[in-house]
Amino acid sequence: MKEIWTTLASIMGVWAFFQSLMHNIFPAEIRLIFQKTFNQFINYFSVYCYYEITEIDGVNTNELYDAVQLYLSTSASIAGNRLSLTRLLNSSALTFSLSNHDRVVDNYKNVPVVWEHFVMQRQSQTISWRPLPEDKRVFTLRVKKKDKSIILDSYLDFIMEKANELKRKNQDRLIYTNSGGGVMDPRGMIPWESVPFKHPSTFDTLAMDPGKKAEILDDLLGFAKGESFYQRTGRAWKRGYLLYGPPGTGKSSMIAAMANFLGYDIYDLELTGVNNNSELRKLFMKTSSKSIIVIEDIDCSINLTNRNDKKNDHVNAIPGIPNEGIEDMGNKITLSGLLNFSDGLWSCCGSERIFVFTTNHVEKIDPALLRSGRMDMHIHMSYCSFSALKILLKNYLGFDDEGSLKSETLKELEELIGKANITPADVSEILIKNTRDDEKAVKELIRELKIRGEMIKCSKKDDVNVEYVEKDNEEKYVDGDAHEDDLGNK
Ligand SMILES: Nc1ncnc2c1ncn2[C@@H]1O[C@H](COP(=O)(O)OP(=O)(O)OP(=O)(O)O)[C@@H](O)[C@H]1O
Ligand SMILES: [Mg+2]
Repeated sequence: MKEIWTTLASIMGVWAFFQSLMHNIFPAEIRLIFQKTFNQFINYFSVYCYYEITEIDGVNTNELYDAVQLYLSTSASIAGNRLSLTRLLNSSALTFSLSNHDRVVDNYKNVPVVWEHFVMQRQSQTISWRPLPEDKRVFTLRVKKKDKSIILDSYLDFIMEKANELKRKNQDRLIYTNSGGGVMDPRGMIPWESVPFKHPSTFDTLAMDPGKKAEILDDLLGFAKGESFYQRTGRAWKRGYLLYGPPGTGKSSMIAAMANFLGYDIYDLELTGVNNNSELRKLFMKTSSKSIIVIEDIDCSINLTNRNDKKNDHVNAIPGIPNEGIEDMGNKITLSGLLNFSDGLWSCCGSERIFVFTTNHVEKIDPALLRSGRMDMHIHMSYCSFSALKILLKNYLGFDDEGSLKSETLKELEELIGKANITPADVSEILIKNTRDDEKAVKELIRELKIRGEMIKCSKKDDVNVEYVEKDNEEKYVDGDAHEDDLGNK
């Protein structure tokens, strides 16, 4: 052991002597050439090549550095006991980053790569219009020479893409509205005003038939990942959903769940605040990609009548609101104006956009808006089913599928809920009032379901009587089906 130390000490001594000799004999330029040649010699025989990604490239912030930092911050294999924590603007999530000399090993398409982070004191402040940070931060990427092409061709693009995705996920959603009159921006007036969107609704908390839910999730995923499909087929990268159903069945909650699932912002378009088609165009042009454009209660928002179809206007008119005529089209917002953006040429300004229209009265909507291809999916938000009820019981009372309720109680609930026409909102109200007493909550719910069931039974009987009397009077029976809900679904 002693000999090893002695040898090591003498090697270091020789090295120090050699260095001081170099310093004294050779000028700095020659030393630099020596150094470079030495490095080239080592690099020539090394199986690795190295890439440096500096935080500041000249005076500009290097986007790639930020992307690498964010991408690596999600890696579980970070070895190091000093991590820097960061919180992005508008974000509620914390991310960590690598400290000096921390190393991360990543694997891309079976190619191992090593990232190392260096933080150095900046030697001298270069003269620049903006002060540079004191530290110089650099990521070094080490990769085998034979894998160089894979890494340069796609790995860095992959990191950029992942980082953008993460940024969107970490960042709180924004909800924009046009009803505030807009905000002033250095580039001009922006017709949208935004606030952070913190709606907690997710597809897990949404009470609806699991099969239907899975179908919607699948559709959304297919859309979000379908860039190449839309490009290949020559279709605009957009999708339309029509949500219809009685009040309190979760239409708005579904929109929030969609936004949270995809990480998109929401543009809540208040049509009554838009004066004409050109104003509508300006609004659409100022929406960003990766967003959901929502028009709630489209049947009440405005009297949207069929395009140039004045003869048919009365068919789709909403009672009490005068029809708009062709002569008004120049200064009013029309159905064709709206369709131009959700479906026509203008729908392609921006990409990856979802249109969601909601209504309580699907039968009042102009068929032009419903025809296939316009709204890709018609989603019926129905009264609370048994499977939806189980989700609400889990959300509010923490009941899981098995064991939390007696099988007789479950059976009773299943029987009653089918006959009660109760909305998830009403069920939630009952459960939320009794969250501290599960037993009472279930009892209250059963009581309410029984009352509603009885009421429906009575109204059915009344209808049969009306039908009987009307037939007796030889009057034409029109539509006496009392259990038809407000959407005309039997
Ligand atoms: N399907 C559902 N799943 C979970 N919660 C629901 C559901 N439907 C309604 N709720 C509860 O009821 C409240 C009202 O629901 P929401 O606003 O989504 O209904 P809506 O269909 O948009 O009603 P409206 O037609 O009046 O706009 C929500 O805050 C939520 O707590
Ligand atoms: Mg709503």
